[in-house]
Amino acid sequence: MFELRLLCPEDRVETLSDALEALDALSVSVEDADGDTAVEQALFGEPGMPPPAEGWQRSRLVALFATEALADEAALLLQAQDFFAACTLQGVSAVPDEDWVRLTQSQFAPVEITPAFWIVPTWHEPPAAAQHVLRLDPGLAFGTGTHPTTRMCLRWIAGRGAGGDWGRVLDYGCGSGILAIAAAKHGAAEVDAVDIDEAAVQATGDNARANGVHLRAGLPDASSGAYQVVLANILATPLKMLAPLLSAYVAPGGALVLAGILARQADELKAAYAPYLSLQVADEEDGWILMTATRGAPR
Ligand SMILES: C[S@@+](CC[C@H](N)C(=O)[O-])C[C@H]1O[C@@H](n2cnc3c(N)ncnc32)[C@H](O)[C@@H]1O
Repeated sequence: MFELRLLCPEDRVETLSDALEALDALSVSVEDADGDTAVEQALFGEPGMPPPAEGWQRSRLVALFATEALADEAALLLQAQDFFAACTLQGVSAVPDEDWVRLTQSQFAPVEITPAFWIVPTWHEPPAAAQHVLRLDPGLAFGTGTHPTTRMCLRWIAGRGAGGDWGRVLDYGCGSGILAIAAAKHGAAEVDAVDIDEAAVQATGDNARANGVHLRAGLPDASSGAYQVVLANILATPLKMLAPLLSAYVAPGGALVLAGILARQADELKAAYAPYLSLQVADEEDGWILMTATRGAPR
């Protein structure tokens, strides 16, 4: 394989990506040319919303070609185009052969949630001090324990602990099932895990079996009744739309735990849930927040 690297301003990213694909690139990736420097730019986007930008102010495009001749030809053709004016060719080089499986696996190390609770890929041994171990390999569904939103939910689950009053638990937007499985590992006996994505439902069932826990995975209409704990790590926009539904699932004395929210979105979420429950910020990591609320128990 050979890679062609280009630098371009944000307004050329789409045109160049389309052109590279038309020139037989096997893949095109876009990254912040200033990534890992003091001037790197964060781009936060949400599904269903227009992307905040096509790329970064200074974007690096890396296109993969099957042969060096194809990569060189693409470079020559692109440099002859008007739209290439503000762009720079960085070069064509061979991509060394790698053991891709080993490389991918090496990027997923065990994740410490608390000293006693770890998420451990199947190709690693759990740390000796771990009392609760969730075995999970990266797959198609979101949730490996590396994202701050998932980690904050997992810390909340660990904080409730094995002796907690779990009652019925709902994981709404379960992805890999990581939160549902974690709750089951910490003592929850009745867990429902739902997602709009069939692949996530399948992954949750598979991951639960691999962890030896029992739960019910299904599409959202599989959830019903009242739950002592409702967990939802989605994103601010869907969480606001789901406010009446998720609030209604919280039993008297129960807890609602929401993640996928940026710190600057806290007030929007509080306002959306105010008719039902009083949300508070309970944790913060890397610009993301965890918001929780409890429904008063009946007198
Ligand atoms: C950020 S992932 C969270 C996965 C996992 N619960 C975790 O904490 O890592 C969000 C999941 O919510 C699902 N989702 C998005 N909108 C949803 C909706 N309206 N109802 C149910 N699930 C939804 C997505 O398919 C995705 O699997």
